[in-house]
Amino acid sequence: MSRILDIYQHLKELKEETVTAVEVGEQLNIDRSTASRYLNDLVKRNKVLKIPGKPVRYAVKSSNSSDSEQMDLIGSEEALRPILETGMAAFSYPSRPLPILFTGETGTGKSYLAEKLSHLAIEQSDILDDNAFISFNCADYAQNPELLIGQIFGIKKGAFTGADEDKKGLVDMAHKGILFLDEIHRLPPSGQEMLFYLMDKGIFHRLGDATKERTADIAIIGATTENPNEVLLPTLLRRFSIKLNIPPLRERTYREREKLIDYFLREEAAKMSVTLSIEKDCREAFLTYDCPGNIGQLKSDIQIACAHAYYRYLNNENKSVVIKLEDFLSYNENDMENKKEKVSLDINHVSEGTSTDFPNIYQHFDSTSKNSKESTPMLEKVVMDYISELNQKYRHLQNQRQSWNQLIDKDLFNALQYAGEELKESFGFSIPKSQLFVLGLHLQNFRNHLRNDIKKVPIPVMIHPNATCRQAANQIAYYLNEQIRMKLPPEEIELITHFITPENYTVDTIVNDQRIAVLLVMHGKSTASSMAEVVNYLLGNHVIHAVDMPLHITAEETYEQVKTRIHQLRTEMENIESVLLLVDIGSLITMGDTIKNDVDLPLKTIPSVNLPMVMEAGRQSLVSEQTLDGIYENAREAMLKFAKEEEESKYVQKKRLIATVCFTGEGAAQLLEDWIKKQLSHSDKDVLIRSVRVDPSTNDTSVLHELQDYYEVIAIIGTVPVSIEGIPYIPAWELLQEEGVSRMHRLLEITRKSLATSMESNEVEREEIYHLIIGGLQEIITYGNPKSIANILQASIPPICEYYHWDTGRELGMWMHIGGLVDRLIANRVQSNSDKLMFSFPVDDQEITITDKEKTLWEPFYEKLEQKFHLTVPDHIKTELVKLSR
Ligand SMILES: Nc1ncnc2c1ncn2[C@@H]1O[C@H](COP(=O)(O)OP(=O)(O)OP(=O)(O)O)[C@@H](O)[C@H]1O
Repeated sequence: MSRILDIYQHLKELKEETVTAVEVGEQLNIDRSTASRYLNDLVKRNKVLKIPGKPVRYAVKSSNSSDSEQMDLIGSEEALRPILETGMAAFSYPSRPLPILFTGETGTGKSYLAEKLSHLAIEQSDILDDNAFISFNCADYAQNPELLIGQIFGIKKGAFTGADEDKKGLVDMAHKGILFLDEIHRLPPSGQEMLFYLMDKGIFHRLGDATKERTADIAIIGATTENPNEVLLPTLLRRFSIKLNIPPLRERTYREREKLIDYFLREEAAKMSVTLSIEKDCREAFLTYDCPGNIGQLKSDIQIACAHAYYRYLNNENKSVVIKLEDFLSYNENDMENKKEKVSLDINHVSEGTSTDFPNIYQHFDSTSKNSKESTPMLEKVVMDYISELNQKYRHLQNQRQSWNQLIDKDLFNALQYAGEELKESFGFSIPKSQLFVLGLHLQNFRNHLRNDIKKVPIPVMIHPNATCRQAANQIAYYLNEQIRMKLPPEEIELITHFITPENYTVDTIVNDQRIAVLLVMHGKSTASSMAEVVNYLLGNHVIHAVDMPLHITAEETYEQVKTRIHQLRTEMENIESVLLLVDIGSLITMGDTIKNDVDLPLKTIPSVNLPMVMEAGRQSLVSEQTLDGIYENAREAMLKFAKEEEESKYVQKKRLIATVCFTGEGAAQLLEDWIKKQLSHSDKDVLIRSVRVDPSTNDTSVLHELQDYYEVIAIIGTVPVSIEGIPYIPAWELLQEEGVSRMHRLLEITRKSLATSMESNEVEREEIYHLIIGGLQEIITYGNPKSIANILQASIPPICEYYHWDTGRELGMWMHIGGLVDRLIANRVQSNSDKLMFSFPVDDQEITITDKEKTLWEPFYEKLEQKFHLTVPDHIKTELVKLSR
């Protein structure tokens, strides 16, 4: 163990008693010079007093919590030092602490560091209140974003069904203190906007209360395991002036890992109140094993090993608690399986005893009921903390059968597995093994609680908002009763609902005999994956694969992701022969042409997807004799049929509208209205801009709500912050920056109905197509002159378009496709002196007959191309173009 900590601990135990280096050496069985060296180290660190004399004597300095905060923070002298220093600097910033964002892998200690840092800062600050550190994990409410925002900002009575009273938020409670938001990326965009507004202005609104402005003066610390550039709004990210990355365990020094191990062992020893030792090979194993869950996993692995060793000790197998290699379950599990007889660890020793801190909700309610009654929000928090603690600590053990056999009764685990299989079979949703494992841990706690005949303390009833989850929980309860006569009371059933999250309903079996991979690519953070989830669920098979295109991702990045995904699918699904891309709008429509050569598989794209089309494509892809062309046609038909039905039912699409707001509705709002109008492109000609007055004293937004009845309000832009659920607000000043403008354009792009429908054919003049195409070609063309190519297209395409009856969207797509193709032909001509051509054009072996009429239509076009660019258009490309055109 770490000698210096040993000595410090020893001196603390002696309290005010003084000792010499020789005495310390004797008491702790270390040599005198080492003792003296470490004592002097502690003096330098201001933790121990040196009393001059002969011999020199030492005593611990009177306890100072900031010292102990730092002593508990292993690494504060090494890897964490610069992080801690920058963090402290953020807190000493004049007038208001700077917001801090911690990033890092799971278990690296972000929450721990946030807490330690906050306590240090509170101690040294005159501004921050002594007890005002509030830590909140946004993941606990991730299933219900509304409730999540409500927890943070407070809820006005009536904000949603079930909100029976006004409720303070954490922001109110953390006034003059620090609010730590763990897993901050779980906040939905509207919540992120509310947060950055609070960080900017110190102003916030409770959920459902747009009128009353409240103030809070708080320091914000956020943490996320994700890449913040991908999951946080740029506006929020920018407000975190200090961004600190916590290094993973594998990047920490050996010495630091050693200190962590010693520290955790010491903590466990203190809990057991016995002498604890560890065998050398086991210690070595802890020092060297792969530990992907970082410090969090190291700690829980050590706790579990200690629990095993303690159990042996209780059974008198050992005189003291000695941790052996076999107690370390995550290590070399296979070898151990054969070596040792299974230790049947009764969970009672783990959960109800005092030996470890295995989370146990019943203990909590037993002890609180004896004292005082907790408020409902507190109880909710306890339940959520409990679930998330079980998840974090033990989820990684899910693959180690040995571990769960020792933590969960066999009959219970078997019954749960049976319930899982039945649920999948009869209801079509599968609960992942990790969920079952964590649920098993909880039910084991429940069972022990009954076994121990402890007076029953009811747990609070918290209704889960998702009906499917509740149905699943009821089914599980039914199977448990049926299989092992385990009867769960109603509040227990409600509780276990919270262990099952809706994301877990994905059907996760990949269909292996599918020959056509169907890939859905759409704008939006999870539009494609949500639609795929619904279709896969309805079809009962994982046939649609999704790639999401969040707002911050560029088209090129998406292309790369799609390519990678197709390669992955080829390895996962050995029978794949072709790919059908289903896309929504914009650049995704021509993506197939761009990536076709790289994926080396026949590929077709259908744009402007809707649900019936995705359903049909998924269904058809399961038909073994179906071809790519067949599925393409059928899916298109399904889409058109749907569109026709929509038309027939006189469905009126609401017009898009951007509201500009200011105090008077005539000043800034009017200016913004004019400016935005000028920014609108051809494809956004349908968008209306309306300036609206929002009186800041009443914050009356009723006009905006009324507008929503008649228009699809896609954004509110202005000088008075307005929070209306579901509509993004862009502060006017943000439009002065590139990011704000691009946000507005992305909002316009994603709300466009589709290239085809937003521009009805007679709305776009030929002249406009020409300009649009020049703009588009400039983006993709590298070798030719976009204008020259567009000139040839303009002269030759109209009769071709008329012959094939292309609508405007299709025509634009073809212009772009041919433009790109010509550019690649030019590139090959430029390179024709070298042995290798830059682009190859795969030959599609499906033969077609080109009619004479088609020949006469296309030949003038080829002639012009060949003359202008001195190239030859190969025959197979001519065939390909005719195929595409039909
Ligand atoms: N520097 C440290 N010194 C001592 N203990 C630490 C240190 N860092 C982390 N720990 C311990 O490791 C455990 C995991 O740390 P923590 O929960 O802070 O990680 P995290 O990065 O927030 O993980 P996640 O992202 O999964 O929430 C904590 O319970 C804490 O006890």
